[in-house]
Amino acid sequence: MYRIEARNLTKTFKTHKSRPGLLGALRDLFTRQYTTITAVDGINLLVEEGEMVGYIGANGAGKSTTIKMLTGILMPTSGFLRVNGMDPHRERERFVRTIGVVFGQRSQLWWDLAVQESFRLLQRVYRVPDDVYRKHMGYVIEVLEIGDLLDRPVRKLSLGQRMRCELAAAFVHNPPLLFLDEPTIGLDVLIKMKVREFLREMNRTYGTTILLTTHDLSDIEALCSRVVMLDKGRILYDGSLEELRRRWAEEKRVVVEFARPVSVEDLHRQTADLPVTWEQEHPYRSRAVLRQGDGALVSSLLARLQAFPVTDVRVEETSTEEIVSRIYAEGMAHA
Ligand SMILES: Nc1ncnc2c1ncn2[C@@H]1O[C@H](COP(=O)(O)OP(=O)(O)OP(=O)(O)O)[C@@H](O)[C@H]1O
Repeated sequence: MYRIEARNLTKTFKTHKSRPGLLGALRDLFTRQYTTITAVDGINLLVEEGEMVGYIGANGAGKSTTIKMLTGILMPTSGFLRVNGMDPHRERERFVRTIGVVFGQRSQLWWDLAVQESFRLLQRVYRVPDDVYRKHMGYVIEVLEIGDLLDRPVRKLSLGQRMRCELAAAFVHNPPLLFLDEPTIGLDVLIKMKVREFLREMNRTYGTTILLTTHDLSDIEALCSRVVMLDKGRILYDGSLEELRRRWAEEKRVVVEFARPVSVEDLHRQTADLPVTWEQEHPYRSRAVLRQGDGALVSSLLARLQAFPVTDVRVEETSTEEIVSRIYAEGMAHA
């Protein structure tokens, strides 16, 4: 059974269009004009038990709308959707017991209650037996290192402390599927690492399936072997992060340092038959931009450079951030 099975999933919104000026406003009172926005446009997404999937896309790509359909908040306009084998919207009551949700901006903890009391309330909501709760939550609390926070009211916690408690709260009923929206936003590096370690641990121990939306690609790099990229409501890419890098990072940059000044004209002359352009940083250092990133080309370049007094060579990999922002900027046109 798939944890998530979405076929041709679509969501459109009908919004009211206002006409300009006073006359327009007056007309709007009598005859309304509508436009239709296709927020999610026929996506196919199959997620298997135990997968950790990063769901990314530029602002307005349709991520939140997808998550809202997957969690039963919104009803799809068309398409087929089963999550944990259920229709999330129609079977909402039964369905919510099988998922965990952590949305950075929204809290599931009671502000004035001690953390522990919120957990106990959730235990009752989800009808978790006492012995199961004690054993399982003891483990969760230990991994998240929140034992000292349990008696404090939620409103007195720092953001990092609260986020860890939110994660623990999402695990009270030990859901097989977890939705995370920007789980590390605003957290310092150490807490970020702790949160990631916790998620890996839950995935290892319980086989928890995780769908993660984030603008922080280092979350994806640390956690997800699979990344799904959305653009204007459609899936632009679905595969591994390595493949994404390989497919889009056509460029490679090689920084070369020399023992004496070397002009870019000389460098261009020496490498004229290679697909390379040179940028001079200062007389002793230049950067070669290779239009194809393969290793053979780098070796040919290095061979040509023997004509110069080279003191250092450094290959700069394009960062995932750079690649992804380039894909967002180019969108479907270059997919
Ligand atoms: N309730 C709504 N009514 C009308 N349009 C909507 C509604 N919700 C979302 N949209 C539109 O649907 C598109 C996708 O929005 P969505 O919030 O899903 O994107 P997103 O990828 O989550 O963006 P962000 O990263 O900014 O949260 C946008 O054009 C948005 O304006």
